[in-house]
Amino acid sequence: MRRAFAKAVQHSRSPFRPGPIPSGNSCVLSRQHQHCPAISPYFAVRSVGSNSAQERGQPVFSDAQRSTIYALSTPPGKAGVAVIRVSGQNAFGVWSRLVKSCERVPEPWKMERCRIIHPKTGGVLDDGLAVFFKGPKSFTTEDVLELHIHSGRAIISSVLEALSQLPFCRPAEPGEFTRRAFEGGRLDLTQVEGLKDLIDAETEGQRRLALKAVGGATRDLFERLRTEIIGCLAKLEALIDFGEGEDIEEGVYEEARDRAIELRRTIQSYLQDSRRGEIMRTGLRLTIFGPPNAGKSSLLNFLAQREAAIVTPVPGTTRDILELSLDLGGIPVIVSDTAGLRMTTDPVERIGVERARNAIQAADLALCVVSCEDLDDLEFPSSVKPLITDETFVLFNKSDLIRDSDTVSRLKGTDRWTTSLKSGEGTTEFLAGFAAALKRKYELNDDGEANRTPVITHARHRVHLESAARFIDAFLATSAEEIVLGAEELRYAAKAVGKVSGIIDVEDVLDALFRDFCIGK
Ligand SMILES: Nc1nc2c(ncn2[C@@H]2O[C@H](COP(=O)(O)OP(=O)(O)OP(=O)(O)O)[C@@H](O)[C@H]2O)c(=O)[nH]1
Ligand SMILES: [Mg+2]
Repeated sequence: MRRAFAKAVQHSRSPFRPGPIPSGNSCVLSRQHQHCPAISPYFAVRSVGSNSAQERGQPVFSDAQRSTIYALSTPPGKAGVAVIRVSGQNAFGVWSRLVKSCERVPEPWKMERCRIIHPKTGGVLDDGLAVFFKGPKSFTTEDVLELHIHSGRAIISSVLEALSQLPFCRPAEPGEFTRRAFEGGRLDLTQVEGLKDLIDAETEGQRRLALKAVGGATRDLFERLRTEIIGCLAKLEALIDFGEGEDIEEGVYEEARDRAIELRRTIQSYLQDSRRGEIMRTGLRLTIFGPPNAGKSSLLNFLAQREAAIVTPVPGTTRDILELSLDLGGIPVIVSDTAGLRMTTDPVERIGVERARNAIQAADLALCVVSCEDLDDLEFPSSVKPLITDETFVLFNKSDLIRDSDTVSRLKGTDRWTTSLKSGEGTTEFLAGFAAALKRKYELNDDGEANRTPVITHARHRVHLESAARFIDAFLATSAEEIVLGAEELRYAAKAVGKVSGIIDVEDVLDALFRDFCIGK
């Protein structure tokens, strides 16, 4: 029993366990077989008949051994085309078993008309297209096969079922294609993040920002920074090894120090960005708050241009937080409508008020809506007064209830507007002024794009940059006599920056990052 268990463990751990080869043309299991003729499309022999390992009484292979992965890369459902992607050293094995075209071997990177056939029955599953990408010139750097078939539930499942019949294949894990691209050196972590952001982009600004990362702009910037830190470190290392005045000219230590001071300033300028990059990527979190019945939910509906929130004349209508993602003048904004702030004995409303207070704390921006009626000699009601800071935007609503136009104009000011959401008066002015204020605050242009491309687009980048800044500070705090210690601090600083692009020590972030990807990407 124990021996059997040990054997099973050994079996599942070793992806290259020498042993029986699963099918006529798919010898993937042993290292010594990696370059056997059947693996390479250019020496391949088409398989004949049934080759299932199970059928031939051979062992079923572990996932590690079935290293060629497949998945549907397009959304499931009815559409013109669906793409099933296959990647791994046996992608050609898949081609030879499933693709029937005029060619005996595929011409790499050329799309071919073909019939997709079932490897066991030989039955035709679909009439489609196939393209074979010879590694390393492929997305994953491995051999990749794409089957372009008609998108329909039955067709897709029949092709996936056919793939599951091949003993050397297994379904891909979420994000596994992109992970292989990273591991193969095709993409660094910033490009992986960019790719996900590009797929998720909903505004033009987000699309352009993500595209820059995919193109390698973020990677290049962090790499330049890392190289510069290593440059300083190299000077210190030279001094440690040879000593100033002997083989090394004078002033090298000071040079390294001055350069480190400059780098520290550069990092600081990246960090002091009002989180523009992160906000552009994920959306600005805006919380609408104010006393009950002020018109907060009416404002949300006006911004969304639909009846998203319940609006009634009853104070305390909104109890919970209602969140909507909107595009305000090209800026992605996540707007939260909240319960009106007041003292209440109603336990449900009390929870709502508590949540509203938390939402104000968590927001990037807060917009206070107050009814003109509730102002006491132009003073804010006591329920909201303590929450209003210089950063708070204010909308004085229900201007239609105030007869005196002088009072209305006295309420207006920087980041303060008056509206009647009922009559529509002042709403155009408010929208234009509010969008302009956001753009001013986050240095965005008219398309909602950053005037200066933000360096940091992910919280992860910020964490590593802050860490690098601390190590450089620690180096600057050392004296020339403590040069060995100082060099160590710079080594850590370079390492911290390297973690952004994944040059070193990234295992801990990999799982978290690729988990966010869908299967097939
Ligand atoms: N006269 C007038 N009434 C308005 C205006 N805006 C909204 N109202 C009305 O005021 C009432 C309350 O509006 P809501 O949008 O529900 O207010 P709220 O701030 O969300 O209220 P709570 O959810 O209870 O905190 C409704 O009857 C609206 O039709 C306005 O500009 N003028
Ligand atoms: Mg409401």
